[in-house]
Amino acid sequence: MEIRQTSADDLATFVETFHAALGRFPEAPADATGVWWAGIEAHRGLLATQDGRPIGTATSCSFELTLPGGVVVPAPGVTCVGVLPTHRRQGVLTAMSRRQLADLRDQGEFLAVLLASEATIYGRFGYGIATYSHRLTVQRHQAAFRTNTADTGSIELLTRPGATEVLEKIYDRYRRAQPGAVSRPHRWWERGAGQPPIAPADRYVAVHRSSDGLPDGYATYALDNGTLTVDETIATNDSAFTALARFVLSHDLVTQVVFKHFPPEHPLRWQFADFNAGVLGPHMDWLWVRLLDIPRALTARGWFTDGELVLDVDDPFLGEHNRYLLTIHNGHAECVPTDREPDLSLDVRDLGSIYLGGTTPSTLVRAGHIKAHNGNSATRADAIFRAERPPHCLHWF
Ligand SMILES: CC(=O)SCCNC(=O)CCNC(=O)[C@H](O)C(C)(C)COP(=O)(O)OP(=O)(O)OC[C@H]1O[C@@H](n2cnc3c(N)ncnc32)[C@H](O)[C@@H]1OP(=O)(O)O
Repeated sequence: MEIRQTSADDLATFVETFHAALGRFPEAPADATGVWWAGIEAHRGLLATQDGRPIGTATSCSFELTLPGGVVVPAPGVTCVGVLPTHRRQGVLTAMSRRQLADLRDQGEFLAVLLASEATIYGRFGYGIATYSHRLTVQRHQAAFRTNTADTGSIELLTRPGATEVLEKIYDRYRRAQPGAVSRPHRWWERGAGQPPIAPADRYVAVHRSSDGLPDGYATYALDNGTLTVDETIATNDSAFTALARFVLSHDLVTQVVFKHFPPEHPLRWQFADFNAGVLGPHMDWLWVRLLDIPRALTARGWFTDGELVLDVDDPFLGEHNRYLLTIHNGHAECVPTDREPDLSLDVRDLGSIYLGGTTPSTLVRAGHIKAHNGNSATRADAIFRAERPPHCLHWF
């Protein structure tokens, strides 16, 4: 087997091979716009071949990720991972992952992210679940608000695809302040890549503007048989979110409103007179994080509690084992090698899971994945790794 980097000439083969791995046929308009894979950057791909024939694919997109503290960093988004059904379970993905992670490190990346098709695949390569996705289903006739504060802004109703520019602007402002959010490069909006609302499917777009006319939120939605489904409710402040939620819940001919990608620990349910008007679920993994340079990753994010921890980190896939002293002071971290006794021993995948603050270290101690070496180290780590708000990602790639 050989693994080589792709060029623009390989795009058709790459797309065909990946679709064959999915058991699907590619929709392939000549100009490659309006298809979900239109955002792929041809030169970033890897193609595995055997006897000159393609058998596997993987690539990454050049995204940015917002870390706790509103720090925006480069984050290759690994995607289009596939191996032909004829060549599975022979180590093709393992070899591609090894090559891809080595390449990303050589390019100076300190982390990578992905969305997993199955939650059983990527832990072995050092990725950990860092954010979650769930939906909120609200019975419209049960959803009276506890108080009726009038919105000082306004809502305009547009349709896709005419709303691209305003959606792109609002999303970009939102994602820079939301830990766990991934950027949507202009190329994605321009080419209609991914899923709605980036992909220009039939949708209504409610754009919220603040009292001074600044667009500060949107909800994109469609109504089918009494269910109004909101792809995304994006807001740069709480009152815009509430106004958009009120708006979609005020539609006639609607029995229930389904908010996809409902943000974790969001206050909307507290705003209903009847807390049980909305039901959460299912609760699924979403963004996975793979740390490639632990000191750089830990010193990059913002921190909110002073303290220190000794982390003993095992990285079996890359064959590395290191112990670090993490010291947090005034929102900044120092992370240096140490031979002090550890507070926590953990796998790099578990460090990926706690990195954005979406899962507490003590949850993974209780799960038996992280080992806490003394009585208070898990609760100390919980306080230290907490983010300003739970991380959330709703970008699909
Ligand atoms: C980020 C993304 O792009 S998500 C999309 C992932 N792609 C898909 O789901 C498309 C359909 N599936 C596939 O193409 C392939 O099955 C892949 C890419 C998931 C796996 O490729 P393979 O070449 O078979 O993986 P490989 O042989 O390297 O397996 C390595 C290990 O992972 C395990 N593994 C691989 N896939 C799976 C799976 N779907 N579920 C559980 N375990 C798996 C293997 O059993 C093996 O375990 P072992 O080391 O204990 O023996």
